[in-house]
Amino acid sequence: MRRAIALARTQVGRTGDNPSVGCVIVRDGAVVGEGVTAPGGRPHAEEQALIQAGEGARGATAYVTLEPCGQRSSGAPSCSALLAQAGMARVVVACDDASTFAGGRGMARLRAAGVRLDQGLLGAEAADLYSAYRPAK
Ligand SMILES: Nc1c(N[C@@H]2O[C@H](COP(=O)(O)O)[C@@H](O)[C@H]2O)[nH]c(=O)[nH]c1=O
Repeated sequence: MRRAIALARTQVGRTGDNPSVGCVIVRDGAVVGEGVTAPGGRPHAEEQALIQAGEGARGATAYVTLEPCGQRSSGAPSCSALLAQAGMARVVVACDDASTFAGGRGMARLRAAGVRLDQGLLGAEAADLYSAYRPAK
């Protein structure tokens, strides 16, 4: 999660209305993919980390600084759906996202898919990233 927070920090203030999110995917103790929200806000961190991880995402753990989105404003598949579809075993989230596109729905989708969830790891450190973030209503 420290690595995910460090990644997110690199894009704070550069992602428009979107929060800067960091995602690190770990399997068998090795990083197999990582990503950070792109300048302008898209693609999302998880999308990029999953592309990098490829089949390595199956059975892996994702460390994400913010709740993975449960819906995209474009109608594209949400990050929680992509994580579940990739066969992720566990997702560890630092902070909640109160956005209308998340708001617990990302977590619910992952839980329904049987993904193990842990919340709050390094939550205070990660929350610092989001002091200026205003979740979409
Ligand atoms: N940037 C970011 C997230 N941003 C969240 O996803 C919502 C929908 O984003 P969009 O479809 O791009 O408009 C956005 O309002 C915010 O709550 N979520 C994530 O899982 N990962 C990311 O990297």
